Amino acid sequence: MADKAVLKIRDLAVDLAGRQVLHDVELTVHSGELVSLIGPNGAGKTTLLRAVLALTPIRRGVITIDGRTAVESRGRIGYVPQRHEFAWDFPISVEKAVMSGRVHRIGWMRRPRQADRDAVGHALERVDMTALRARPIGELSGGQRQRVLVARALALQPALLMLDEPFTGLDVPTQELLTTLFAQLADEGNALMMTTHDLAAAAGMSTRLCLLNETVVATGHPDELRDPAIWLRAFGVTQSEGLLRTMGAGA
Ligand SMILES: Nc1ncnc2c1ncn2[C@@H]1O[C@H](COP(=O)(O)OP(=O)(O)OP(=O)(O)O)[C@@H](O)[C@H]1O
Repeated sequence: MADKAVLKIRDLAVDLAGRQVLHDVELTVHSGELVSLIGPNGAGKTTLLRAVLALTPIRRGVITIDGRTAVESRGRIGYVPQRHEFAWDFPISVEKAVMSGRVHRIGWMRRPRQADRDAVGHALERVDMTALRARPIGELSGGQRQRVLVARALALQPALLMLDEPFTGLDVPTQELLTTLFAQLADEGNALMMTTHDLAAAAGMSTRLCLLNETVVATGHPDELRDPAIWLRAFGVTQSEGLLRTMGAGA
C-alpha cells in the first residue's frame, strides 16, 4: 500500500506586501518521507512553511494536513523555527521549554498530565538532552538549543514535522544526531519537510528534494535530479559549476 499523503498543497499562491512570493505550488508529502525544500535566498521556502502553519494568509489554493485545513491543524504540526526566532532569554528550564510545545494540547493555564510529562521525557531522550533537562535555556550552546527546539516539536507527537534550516551553524555531533533522528522518524512513518541551504547534506539524507523558486521547479529523489537545466532554472543562474558539482548534476 502506498504511504499516506499527510500534507497536500494545491494551486497555492501567496502575496506579501502586494508582491507575489509563491504561485502555482503543488506539493504532497507522504508519511515516511523527508522532503527538503531547496532554493535561493528569497525563493519562498520559509513563506511556504508559514502558509502550512496558517501564519501567513494565502491568496489562492488549498492546504490540508491529514485532511484538515491549515487553520484546523494549528497546534498539531511540529515546527522547528530558525534558532534566532526563539526567546532564549526567557527564564525557563529545558524541560519547560519542551513542554511549551504541548500548550495547545494541555490548554492554557492547565497543569500538564502524566501523558504530557511522558511525551516531553521521550522527546528529550530522542535528542539526547535528558541530562540537561533542568538547565535554564539561556545557558545552552547553539547545538543544545537546536536539540531543544526539535524536542519541543516532537513533544507534540505531530502528524507533520517541519524544520526551517535545522543544520545552520551546528557542530558535527549535533548534525549527525539530528540527521540520524530525522531518518529514524521518517522510517517510523512520520512526514518531515525541511528547508536547507546545505545541498550535499540534503541530497544525502532526503527521500526527496523539492526545488522551489516561487513555484516548484522540480521534485524527485536526488538521483532523479541530475539534469543541470533544472538546477540552473531553480537557482535563476546561467552558470554555477559549484552548485552542479555538489549535486553531481550532468555527471
Ligand atoms: N513580512 C514580509 N513582508 C513582505 N515581504 C516579505 C515578508 N517576508 C518575506 N518577504 C519576501 O518574500 C520573499 C520570500 O521570502 P522567504 O523568507 O520565504 O524566502 P526563503 O526562500 O525562505 O529565503 P532564505 O533562503 O533567504 O531564508 C522574499 O522576497 C522576501 O523578501
